[in-house]
Formats: sequence, C-alpha cells, structure tokens
Amino acid sequence: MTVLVLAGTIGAGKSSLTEMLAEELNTQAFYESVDDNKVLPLFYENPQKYAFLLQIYFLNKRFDSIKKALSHNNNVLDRSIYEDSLLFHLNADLGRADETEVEVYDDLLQNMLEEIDSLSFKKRPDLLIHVKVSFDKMLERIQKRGRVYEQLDYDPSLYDYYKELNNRYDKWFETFNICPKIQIDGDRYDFVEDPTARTEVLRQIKEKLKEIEGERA
Ligand SMILES: Nc1ncnc2c1ncn2[C@@H]1O[C@H](COP(=O)(O)OP(=O)(O)OP(=O)(O)O)[C@@H](O)[C@H]1O
Repeated sequence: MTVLVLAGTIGAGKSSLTEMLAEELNTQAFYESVDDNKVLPLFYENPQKYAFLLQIYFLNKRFDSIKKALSHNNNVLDRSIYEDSLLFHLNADLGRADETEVEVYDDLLQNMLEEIDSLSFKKRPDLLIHVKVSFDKMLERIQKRGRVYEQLDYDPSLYDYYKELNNRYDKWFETFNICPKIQIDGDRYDFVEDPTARTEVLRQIKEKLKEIEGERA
C-alpha cells in the first residue's frame, strides 16, 4: 500500500509518469484536470488579478486530493499540496500578490498541513518523486504540448517566469522534508518516448520504495 506524489515544473512529465506508475504498481492515479480548471486561463490572461484566486483554487483541490489519497492508501498523485507554495511565492515575488495575501495563504496552508498531520489514517506520502528537467527541456515540452495560454508567443514575459520557476525547484527539493524523496533526471530519461528510459525510471523508483520498506522493517 503506497501513496506516491509527483513534483516538478510545468511540462516535466508528471502526468505521464503518474499513469505509468499507476499501471506498474497496480494502484490508482489521481489527476488534477487542467481542462476543467476555470481559473487557470484567467490567471494566464491576467496574473496580477488572478494569482491569489488561482492559489486558493489549487489549495482547495490539493487538500481534497491528498486527504482522499492518504485515506485510500494505494495511489499516485500527479502534483500535491506540498508544492504550490513554491509557485505562489514566485508569483508574489513578481508582484502578483501582496503581503497580506501571502500571509493569509501561508497561514491557511499551515493549518491544512497540520490537519493532514492529525489524520487518523496515513499522514504523509511514502515517496515524493521530483522529475527534474532543464529549462530548455521545459520550454520544448511546453511548446510540444501546445496549451495556448502557456506559449511564449501568447505572453513573452512567461520566459522569465518559467526560467525562475525552474531555478527554484532545486532548492525546494533540497529542503523538502515531509517524506522520503527521489529525483528523476527527466532530460536523460525520456520515459514518455523511450521504452528503455521508462523501464529504467520505474526501476529507480521501485528500488527506492524497497529501500524505504527496508528502513521501516
Ligand atoms: N500553484 C500553482 N500556481 C500557478 N500555476 C500553477 C500552479 N499549479 C499548477 N499551475 C499551472 O497549471 C498548469 C498545469 O500544471 P502542472 O505542472 O500541474 O501540469 P502539467 O504542466 O500538465 O505538468 P506535466 O507535464 O509535468 O504533467 C500549468 O500551466 C502550471 O503553470
């Protein structure tokens, strides 16, 4: 019985790896549908106005999914509550949220994390999997996937946003200490296109899970 959570920048391949892991480990995939997200296109159109609303939207969804995931105890999440704060703080640093909004958000998140920690079932995921990709790879994937509002020709200032977002992930991963973690090299292993890479990535994750199990025993 395992709960895995994926992490990583936009276009890193989290959703694809979620699907692969669910199939490989015979567990359930929990996706956050981007197409049903009404706030996301508004945010890309006017980040200044919608950054806070978008975070509240995500926070609410992630809280719901992590609670369901931990009580269900056999699943993979394509992104989790542990990661959104990185994106919000970046947006705040870019002037898209003010100090009070940041304070309210941080407090609410803290409150939710404490709530999760006091659950009667599993309190934390078994493993966080960070798919790390270079900035160039990130841009390539965003372009290839082609969501209109994520494209640089839709808004050229996204270049700096994406660059800074990708930069901040290393430090975020280093300091993440909620549960065991592993980093996957998404540049080296193109697990979507290359079956050999896929096998290798799944092997690395299964090995890590075994190691964690061994430490617990
Ligand atoms: N907390 C957040 N703040 C701002 N934007 C966010 C946040 N979380 C997700 N997004 C946006 O939602 C969209 C979907 O993000 P996400 O990275 O979860 O999926 P994805 O891009 O399909 O990733 P992958 O290709 O790795 O599956 C992206 O445009 C991303 O910028």
